[in-house]
Amino acid sequence: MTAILTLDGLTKRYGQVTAVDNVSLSIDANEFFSLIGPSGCGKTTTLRSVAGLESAQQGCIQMAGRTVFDAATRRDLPPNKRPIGMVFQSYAVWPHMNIYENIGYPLKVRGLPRDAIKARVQRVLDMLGMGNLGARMPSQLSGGQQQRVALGRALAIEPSLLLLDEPLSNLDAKLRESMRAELKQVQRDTGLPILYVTHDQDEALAMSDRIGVMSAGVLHQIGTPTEVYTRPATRFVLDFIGTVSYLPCEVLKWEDESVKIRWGEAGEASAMLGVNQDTPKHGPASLAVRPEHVLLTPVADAIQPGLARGRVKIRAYLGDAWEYHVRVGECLIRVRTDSAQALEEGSEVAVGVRQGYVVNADDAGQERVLFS
Ligand SMILES: Nc1ncnc2c1ncn2[C@@H]1O[C@H](COP(=O)(O)OP(=O)(O)OP(=O)(O)O)[C@@H](O)[C@H]1O
Repeated sequence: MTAILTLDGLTKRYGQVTAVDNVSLSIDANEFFSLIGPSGCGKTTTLRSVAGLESAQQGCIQMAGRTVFDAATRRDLPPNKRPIGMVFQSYAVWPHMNIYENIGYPLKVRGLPRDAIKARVQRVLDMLGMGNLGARMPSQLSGGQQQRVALGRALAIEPSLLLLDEPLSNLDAKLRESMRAELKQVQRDTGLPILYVTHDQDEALAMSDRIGVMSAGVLHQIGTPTEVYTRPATRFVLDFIGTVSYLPCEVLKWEDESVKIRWGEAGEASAMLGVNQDTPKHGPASLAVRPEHVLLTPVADAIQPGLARGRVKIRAYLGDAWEYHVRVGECLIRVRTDSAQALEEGSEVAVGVRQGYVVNADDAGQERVLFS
C-alpha cells in the first residue's frame, strides 16, 4: 500500500502546552483512519496541522508523495496548495448561495469552465442523494442535508485526502447514525482516504479501517477497531475504548503473554493478558474486565471453583441484552449478557470471568461505572 499521508515526529506546542507530542502515523490510499481521544488530547491540532492551518515546531508531513511541511527546512505549504478537502463540525455552508453554488464555488475559484463545474456539482449531488436540491437555499435544508452540502463541497475539488473534524456532532442521534453509514459508503464509492477526528468511540469503531488513540498529545496506539478493543496497548486505551470494570486480584505467575491470577474470594487462577509493561509481575493488581466477558449464573449452593460470589444491584433491559451492575466484594462491576436469563435485583450470583486484562492496582476496588 502506498501512504497518502505521513506524519513523522510531529510536535506542536502552544506555550507550555504540548498539544501534539511527537506523533507519527501514515494513512494508506482508500483508508478510513480515525483519530480518537478525549477533549483536548490534540486531535484537532493534528488535523489542522495536516490542513496547513497550524505550523508545528517539529516534524514533517508528506502528502501524496510531496513534502507539504518540514519544520527543519521551514517548508510549509498553505492550505490551498495541499490536495485536501475539509469538513468541520459547524456546517459552514454559505447561507446566501444556493446548494449548487455552494458546492461549485471552490471550482469557480479554481477557474474551471462552467460546463465542467456543472457536471461535477451534479455528480456530487447525485452521489449524496440530493440530485434535485441544487436550487434550494441552505435555510431550506435540514441539518443533515446541510452537512451533506459541506461534504459535497469538499468532495467536488476531488482532493487526494479528506479531513473531517467531528462532522456529525451537530446532528441528532438517529441522523448521526445514518450519516455514518452514508459517509462510509461515499468513502467506499470514491476510494478517497479519510482522516476523521472524533471523541466518539462508537463512531470511530463503526466506520474506521484503523484508529489512532490519543491522550494528552501522545498517540498511544494505532490499530484496527478490533485490535484496539481486544488488544489495548496501554491502560489509557483499555479505559477509553469500550467499558471496563476493575476487580482486585493477585498475580501468581507470568507465562509468555498470559498471567495466572487469583481473584475473588473463591481463590481461583485464570490466564489473562497484561496490558503494558507496568503490569505487575507478582502481587496485588487489578483485573480489568469488559461487560461481555463476565459470566453470571444463579447461585444454588456453594460457589464452584473459579467463580466468585456477587449480588445483582441493578439490572436494565436493553432490548437485545441485559445489563447488570453486580457487587463483588467491595467492587461494582458492569456485566452484559445476551441470554434471555433475567436475574433479579438483589439476587446472589456466581461470577466468572472469561477474559480480562491485568493492570496496576492503583484504582482497585474503586466504585466506578454507572449506567451511561
Ligand atoms: N490556539 C491555541 N492556543 C493555545 N492552546 C491551544 C490552542 N489550540 C489548542 N490548544 C490546546 O492544545 C490542546 C489540544 O487541543 P485540541 O483542540 O487539538 O484538542 P482536541 O482533542 O481536538 O479537543 P476537542 O475534542 O475538544 O476539540 C488543548 O490543551 C488545547 O487547550
